[in-house]
Order: sequence, then structure tokens, then C-alpha cells
Amino acid sequence: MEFTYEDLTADEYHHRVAVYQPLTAALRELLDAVIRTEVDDATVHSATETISEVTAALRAQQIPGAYGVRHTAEGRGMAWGNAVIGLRNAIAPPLTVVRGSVTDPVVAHADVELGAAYEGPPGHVHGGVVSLLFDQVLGEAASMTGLPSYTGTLTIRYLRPTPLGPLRIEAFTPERDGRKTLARAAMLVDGAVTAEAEGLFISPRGMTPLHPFAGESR
Ligand SMILES: CCCCCCCCCC(=O)SCCNC(=O)CCNC(=O)[C@H](O)C(C)(C)COP(=O)(O)OP(=O)(O)OC[C@H]1O[C@@H](n2cnc3c(N)ncnc32)[C@H](O)[C@@H]1OP(=O)(O)O
Repeated sequence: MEFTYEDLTADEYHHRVAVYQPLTAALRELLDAVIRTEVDDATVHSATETISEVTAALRAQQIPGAYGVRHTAEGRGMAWGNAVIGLRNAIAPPLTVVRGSVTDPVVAHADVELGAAYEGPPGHVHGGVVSLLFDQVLGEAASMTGLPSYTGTLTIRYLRPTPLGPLRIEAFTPERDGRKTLARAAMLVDGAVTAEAEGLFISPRGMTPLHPFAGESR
């Protein structure tokens, strides 16, 4: 598993953000609209054709395979295909993980609003999505020293259904021992905990440290 460096200036980076963020936001709107539309069949058929045309236009020039996890030379993260935080991934909620310091009581947190695309039980967040969000925030909290750490184990305790809408995740890393980090997190809605997570995150043997993480994850 290799990380990729792209030699972008800050201007080039911000230009790409300005180009792709609105495209992904528009696609996210489309996902929501497809789930909730009640227009007639002819309008649905017409929309399907229009979407196929847009897809063909974007396919005119493509990279082979996935986007990868890229960083600029100065250490700016560009995990733009990531399933949870990806700036170019419309199925990502998207989550922005705000990282503090490893000595803070809450080392990382994220606020996100989940809509119709994340439903499991009626009006509530799918359990797999709850786990997905926890995995990312815990993984980032564990990796904050700059040594990327991957999920070894992840246990979720679903205390009560999490309603769709705004929620917060707060992560803690109570134990760091060499390549292993124990990380815990809580999911909160209106200040009440709906789910808790605990995971052991491990940095693979021989992994090269990245720039220590700080600030926001994208
Ligand atoms: C830019 C970076 C941002 C990072 C944020 C990412 C967030 C996303 C989080 C993810 O979704 S990561 C993807 C899901 N996880 C994986 O795909 C991990 C797949 N597994 C592996 O790659 C390896 O099995 C792993 C890196 C977890 C461990 O391999 P190692 O070869 O480094 O482990 P090793 O055998 O040397 O064991 C080291 C220690 O960890 C322990 N260990 C290994 N695997 C374990 C495991 N799975 N669970 C619990 N403990 C484990 C092992 O017992 C041992 O403990 P001791 O030091 O006490 O002896």
C-alpha cells in the first residue's frame, strides 16, 4: 500500500478543490433527489439519459483504477476518493475530521449531517454507516502522530438508534504502545450518546511516517 505524492503548489491545490468540490456537491444533491423524487416516469427516463451523457463526458479521460491516497509535497492530504472524507466521492457524507493534539482529551472530532442516502432503520442511520464513520475518525485519531495506523479490531456498541440529521463524533486515544493505538469514540446527537466504538489500530511494520497530522483532514 503506497501513498502518492503530487508536486502541487498551494494555488494548484486550491484550484482543484474549487473545481471538484462543487461537482461532488452537485452529485450528492442528485443522489438525494433520486431517492426522494416523485416526478412522472417520462421525467425519470429523461433524467436517466441526461445522467448517462454526463457520465460519458467525464469518462472521456480517466485514470486507471482508484484515486489512491495522495499528499502534496508539503504534506497536504488529498484522500479524495476516500469513502468517508473523499472530496471527489459523492457517497462520502462528507466528513471533515478536525484533529487537535494527541494530548487533548478529545483528540479528533467530526460534525456531519446525514440525509436520506444513509438510512437503515426508518429515519435512522444504517448501522454499517455508523461503523464506517467511527472507523475513519478513530483511524485518523490513531494516526495523528504521522504514522498511518489501520484497523486491527473495531467493536461498536449501538446504544439507541441514531436519527438522520446532524451528529458529532468525538475520538480519544487512551493508550499508545509502539505500533499499536487503542482508540475510543462516541457518537452524539443533541449531546446524547447513541453509539460507542473501541478499536485497536496498528501501524504496519516498516511504515514510513507522514507529516504529523493537524487541523482538518481535507
Ligand atoms: C493517511 C492515513 C490516514 C489513516 C486513516 C485511515 C482510516 C481508515 C481506517 C481503515 O479502514 S484501515 C482498513 C481496514 N484495516 C485493514 O485493512 C488492516 C488489515 N490488516 C493489516 O494490514 C495487518 O494485519 C495489520 C497492519 C493490522 C497488522 O499487521 P502487522 O504485520 O504489522 O502485525 P504484527 O503481526 O507485526 O503484530 C503487531 C502487533 O499487533 C497485534 N495485531 C496484529 N494484527 C492484529 C489485529 N488484527 N487485531 C489486534 N491485534 C493485532 C499483534 O498481536 C502484535 O501485538 P504484540 O506487539 O503485542 O505482539
